Amino acid sequence: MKVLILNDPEAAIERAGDIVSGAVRARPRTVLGLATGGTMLPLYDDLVARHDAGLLSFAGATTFNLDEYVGLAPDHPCSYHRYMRQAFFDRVDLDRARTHLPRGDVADPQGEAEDYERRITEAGGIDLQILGIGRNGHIGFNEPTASLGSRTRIKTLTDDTRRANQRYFSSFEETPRYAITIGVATILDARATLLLATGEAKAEAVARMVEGPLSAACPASALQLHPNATIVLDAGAASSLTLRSYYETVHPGGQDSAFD
Ligand SMILES: O=P(O)(O)OC[C@H]1O[C@](O)(CO)[C@@H](O)[C@@H]1O
Repeated sequence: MKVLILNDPEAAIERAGDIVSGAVRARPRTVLGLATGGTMLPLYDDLVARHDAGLLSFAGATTFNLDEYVGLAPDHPCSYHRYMRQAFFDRVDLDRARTHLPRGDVADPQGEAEDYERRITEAGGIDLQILGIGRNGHIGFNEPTASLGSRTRIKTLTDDTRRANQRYFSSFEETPRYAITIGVATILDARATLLLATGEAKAEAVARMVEGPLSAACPASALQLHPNATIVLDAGAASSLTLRSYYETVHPGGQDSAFD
């Protein structure tokens, strides 16, 4: 696991943007795994800026998002379909036929989940999976207790996650209880993973992911098993790491400069 610590959120986002751009340039037909949430918005802005400056093209790329709320149609204002269109898809040269999210409004969400997993496999698997982390250690919507061997399926959201996401809905009651999410094992199948976390509110979850025991109590800790996992943090998100000075010595300035 590479732990790259940057001074502030802006520097962390730029570093994450460098990593995504590097992957897309190295393989124009890359398959990207995409995430939603507040942390990702400035990363999408960064990628759009590189695209607008003529430095980056997504024309050959295929994308798969991590998750979608069960019950929300793609045009629902709080759906992740809508989020992705506004934050990224409508702003870059992606071929929309190659952008994928699970449909939350289907009659058979479990069937949709299984089909989504199949579509990822048919596309050749994910080259770079971008991730955020929930305050309770979730990745995608793999909440604590998610099996580390899990595949795309329906998950019940914890009240903590629903409270965190309530800001997008009119009330807690209206915040969905279920989501379709790709599984922990699906995430581990990606050839590389990049997790971005900013702000002190994520510090405890980050410490459990990087330094805690491998445990379904913190699904993000499964990334310890991944042979090519990069964690990009700002100082706030890194503030509970016991070995912080070690990571800063190995990767000064958040540069990927040494072996670890
Ligand atoms: O960036 P945020 O809004 O804190 O969300 C963190 C994580 O939680 C989710 O929004 C799901 O609750 C993920 O998509 C995201 O990676």
